[in-house]
Amino acid sequence: MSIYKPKDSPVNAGMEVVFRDINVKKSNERILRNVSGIAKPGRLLTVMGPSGCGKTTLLDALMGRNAYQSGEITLNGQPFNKQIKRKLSYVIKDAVFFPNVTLRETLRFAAMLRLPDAIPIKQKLARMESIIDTLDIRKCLDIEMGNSTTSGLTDGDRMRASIACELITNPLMIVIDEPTADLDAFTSIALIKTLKAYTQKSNKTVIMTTQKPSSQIFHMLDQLLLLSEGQVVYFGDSHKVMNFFENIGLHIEPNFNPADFILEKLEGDKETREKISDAALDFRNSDQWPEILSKSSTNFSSLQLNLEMIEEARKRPTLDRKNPIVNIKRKISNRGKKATGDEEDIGSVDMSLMELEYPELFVDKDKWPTSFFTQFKHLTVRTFWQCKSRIFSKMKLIESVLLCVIVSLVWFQLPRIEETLRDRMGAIFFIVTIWGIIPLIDAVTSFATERAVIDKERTANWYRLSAYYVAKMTSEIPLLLIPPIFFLIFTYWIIGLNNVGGFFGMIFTIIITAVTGQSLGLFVGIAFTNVKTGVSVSVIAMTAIMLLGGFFTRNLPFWLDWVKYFSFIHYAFHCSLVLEFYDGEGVQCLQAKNESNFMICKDVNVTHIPPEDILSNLDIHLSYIEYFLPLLFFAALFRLLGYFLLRFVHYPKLL
Ligand SMILES: Nc1ncnc2c1ncn2[C@@H]1O[C@H](COP(=O)(O)OP(=O)(O)OP(=O)(O)O)[C@@H](O)[C@H]1O
Repeated sequence: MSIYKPKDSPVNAGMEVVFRDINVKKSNERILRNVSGIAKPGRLLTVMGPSGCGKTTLLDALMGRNAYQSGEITLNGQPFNKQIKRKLSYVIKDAVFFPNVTLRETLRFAAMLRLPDAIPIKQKLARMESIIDTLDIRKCLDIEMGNSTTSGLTDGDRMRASIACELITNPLMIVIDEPTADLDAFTSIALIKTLKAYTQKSNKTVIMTTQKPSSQIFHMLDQLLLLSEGQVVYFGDSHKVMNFFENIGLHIEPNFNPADFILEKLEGDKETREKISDAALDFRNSDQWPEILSKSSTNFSSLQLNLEMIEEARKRPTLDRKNPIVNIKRKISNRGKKATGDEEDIGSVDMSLMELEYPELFVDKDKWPTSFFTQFKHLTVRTFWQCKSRIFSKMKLIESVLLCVIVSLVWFQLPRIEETLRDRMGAIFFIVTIWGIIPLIDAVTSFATERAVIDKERTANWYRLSAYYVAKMTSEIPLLLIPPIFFLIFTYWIIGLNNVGGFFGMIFTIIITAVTGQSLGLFVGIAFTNVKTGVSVSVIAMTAIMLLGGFFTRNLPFWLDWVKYFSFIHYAFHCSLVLEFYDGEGVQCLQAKNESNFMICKDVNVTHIPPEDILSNLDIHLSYIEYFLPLLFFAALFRLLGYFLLRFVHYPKLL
């Protein structure tokens, strides 16, 4: 269990991040070349440069989302490991959220899931409130998140919400990719002011990227890392960057935005670019280039052995792991033996000091901040709210009503006679198919929005995939079933289908059909990251499943006949036929008895076709349960396949 250290945590003492000679290659192209820099606590480091210069690639490398071929990244002198990376926060360029959930619910969800179970709910909410004030988003707490197609928060407030979800965890370092990309000038300035104030007040390490800041924003920046074509042009105080350009004869005109001037030069003619590139090389060799960035190995001086620190640590409450002080003493006493190579390495001494200084990093080695149950509980609530507005939207209501009207008009009060046997089958097939298709398409399209959000959250270790998946089923399925039930309550009686028993059986069958359709849709949605491809695949799959369902073709060629067993509609349709014809009022024989398709009707004394004759005529030889079980099997199979795809194929990687 984690020990929560609020405001006075030593983590607030700040983290110095040094990245040295980072090289990144993608598709054999060198994207970053020997990029170096330092992010210091309490100072905002801005990575600036033209589009495509490698800003996002650098952030991805720092956050472990992208491999770098060579170079070194350290945190207070220690190499990054997965455990540390989990304590860092990354706000990606696209602020993706569930659009129909309010900001308050979104933040509450983040607080409940991202802060450890050891923290009482009251404290979690207090932390959320303090972040709301820090980012000044109280006025929009009850507005839905929205997205590019649904109205809701403004882009600026959505970016603030994105940052808020990260700050809630009190991260060691926060990295933000283009926070002002889609914002107007006024909102951008307000956001950067907020970020700067937060950085200074909390003494955090904050790195952000920007492409073309306004003049006002440029003058607000602290540290600047200027990139061009994957190389560092300048690193240092932002207000000194103009000296760099002036020294090589590139003078800015009065009242010109320095950022515009810099970008114009970086994207200028070949001669100017070469001049800048040569000057950048000289700059690296000058005394303005920080010494620490020139060293090729871990800088042990950044964590000096500090006996005072050990003394102070002795006074702190014992951590619930092996006593680190004893460890350190032992390691310090062994330090001299390092030369002989028979004892622990110096790095581990420094790591132990880090354990003292930043116990939060080491105490809780568990990957997840909260238990499965906490995750399941909050995910269920969120999915319910998200799904509720999707399934019960005005459009969906109109869709259901129109479907009822169309079905009623086409199949109104079908007489139970042999002449309308085919129409009766058609009505049943339509009902079964439509409630297989609607949830299928809905699942494929809605998962596209969901994927972006869950990928973001899974990468940042908000919750276990299993908790998400089970919660999705628990909260979505009951909602999903309301429209078909509502539809059937009307249409079953309007069409004049069998009887009360058949009605309840049909409801149950349609429920499982809808769940199976949704499971297949979810599986396709997970398998195909492009929603258009997913929809095309579903249309093809559904066409095949429908054609093999048993209504359109009952005499398939022998080499194709077996394929029908893979159609879940085949089972749903046959279940429904059993319910319709197995009992209840019989079907009246044709008036023109000689023309009847049923031998028994040719007998003058027989007025109704016996159920077994109808079922055998329809090629139905199994019981309801024998058709139902494969339907259930398909529902479970597609669900499981979807889970395994998400777990082992489409999983966000943290290097
Ligand atoms: N997977 C990839 N394969 C090959 N090249 C890539 C890949 N991903 C990115 N690139 C290239 O790497 C370069 C740097 O991309 P990156 O997104 O880091 O730039 P950026 O400075 O963040 O750009 P922007 O400001 O437009 O987002 C670009 O030229 C881009 O085309």
